Amino acid sequence: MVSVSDAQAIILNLVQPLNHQRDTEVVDLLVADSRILAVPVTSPLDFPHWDNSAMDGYAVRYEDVQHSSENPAVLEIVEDIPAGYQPKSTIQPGQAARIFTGAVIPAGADTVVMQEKTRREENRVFILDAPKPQEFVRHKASFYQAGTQLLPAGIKLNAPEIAVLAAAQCPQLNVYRRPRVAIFSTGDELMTVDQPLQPGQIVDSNQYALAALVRQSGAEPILLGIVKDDPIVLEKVIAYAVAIADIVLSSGGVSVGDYDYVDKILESLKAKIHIRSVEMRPGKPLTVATFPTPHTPSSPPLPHLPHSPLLRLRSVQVPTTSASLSTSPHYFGFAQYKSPLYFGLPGNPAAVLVTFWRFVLPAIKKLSGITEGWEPVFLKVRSHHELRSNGKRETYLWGKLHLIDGVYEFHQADGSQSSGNLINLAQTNALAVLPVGKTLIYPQEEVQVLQLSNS
Ligand SMILES: Nc1nc2c(c(=O)[nH]1)N[C@H]1C(S)=C(S)[C@@H](COP(=O)(O)OP(=O)(O)OC[C@H]3O[C@@H](n4cnc5c(N)ncnc54)[C@H](O)[C@@H]3O)O[C@H]1N2
Ligand code: MOO
Ligand SMILES: [Mg+2]
Repeated sequence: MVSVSDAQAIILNLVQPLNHQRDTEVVDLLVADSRILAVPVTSPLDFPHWDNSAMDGYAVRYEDVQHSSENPAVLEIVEDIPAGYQPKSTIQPGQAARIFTGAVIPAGADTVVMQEKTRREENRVFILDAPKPQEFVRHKASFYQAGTQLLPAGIKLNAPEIAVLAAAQCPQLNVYRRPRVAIFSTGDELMTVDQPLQPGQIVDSNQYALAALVRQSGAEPILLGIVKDDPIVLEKVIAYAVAIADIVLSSGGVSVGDYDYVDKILESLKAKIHIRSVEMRPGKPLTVATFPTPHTPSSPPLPHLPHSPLLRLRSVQVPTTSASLSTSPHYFGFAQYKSPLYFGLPGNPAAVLVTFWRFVLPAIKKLSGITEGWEPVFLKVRSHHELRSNGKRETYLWGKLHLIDGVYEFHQADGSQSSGNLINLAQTNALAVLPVGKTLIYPQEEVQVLQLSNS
């Protein structure tokens, strides 16, 4: 059994980020939000493109107005310069131009006096207060110099970056493709959401949870459905999943029960199992495995995969009839060029969510091409309730962060913290973490929480 921090280090070390040449696609800027930039962006434009005014007012020569606080200067207005127009005149001593925010500073002028510090009389303006030299001039290239790096590769594109790229006239962008994450559930007891339940049966909720989590992470979920506890079928599905995805997530079948086949099948498929169990609760029986890296071809064609919306849970047909079905890189008509990372998540619904948030999400982030910020974010907050653990494993308790007078407080979810209890996970936006050996946190005591990005 490995510690949680060792498990995180092992997993992140196994992740190979997408390739910045091979694993990219071009997208329109309007739909590029939340994507990861694959190449650095440089602009031939300076920002600002030219000296311009930060205020509505008058463009003046500083030397004409420097004593205006004692003795208001009176200047002749030679031109009106709205934003969007090129000035025609050069400001001479004793002259000014009426100017508006964002408009080009005319030649000869070096300072803008805001309108409120002036008095207008026909085509003359009285400067009532001396400005500072160059005041309210936004100088060409003072925000960004043409030819230098505007945005680095490996950043997530959010509204500020999208605005920068629009201003730099980049209507299309090279971004990393979405990581492909194959998901399936194992268990004879599992039914789809629309099937009637017989005694002993439950709905496969894990697949829905994982599909949502994967999609929220920016990756593409590929839903392979429910797989019976049948080692032959399970082996075929695992081999298929490994051949089509960057990451495979199965849930269930990783403990010590007679019908828990996942680890044995991984071994028979020559996978290297790096983790079998983690010192955490929930989430102890977690399997992490990789497969031998196949031969790297020069330019592998990507497989054509149907986009798998949640509603088509049963729509991906896994070929299970061919005797030759294997992890062979060429089996599906395309060449696999990197080893996918296999997570055998424990079947209990709370364990699935917690292990996803704690281990899978950082792995998807690293894989996605983003260059930093993969690790989970922990905050120190105050606990509202008493929190308890048996101290034997690092314990994750689910609940909600509330902002009380500007300070975050963790409220543990009411009801059972059993990893089989899915119901009170609704509205969870944080997990309190009690390290090994810590059995009690008093009300109002500080506790570490993992803040979840779905809040
Ligand atoms: N003798 C031991 N038994 C168990 C141990 C142990 O150490 N020794 N560990 C327990 C812990 S902790 C966990 S977590 C579970 C992990 O079990 P598996 O990964 O083998 O999962 P299953 O046996 O298939 O199912 C467990 C549980 O979860 C329900 N389940 C499974 N899949 C789904 C799904 N897709 N949607 C909703 N619910 C699902 C399943 O019905 C079972 O109730 O093992 C403990 N046992
Ligand atoms: O590790 Mo299990 O997830 O507690 O039930
Ligand atoms: Mg089991």
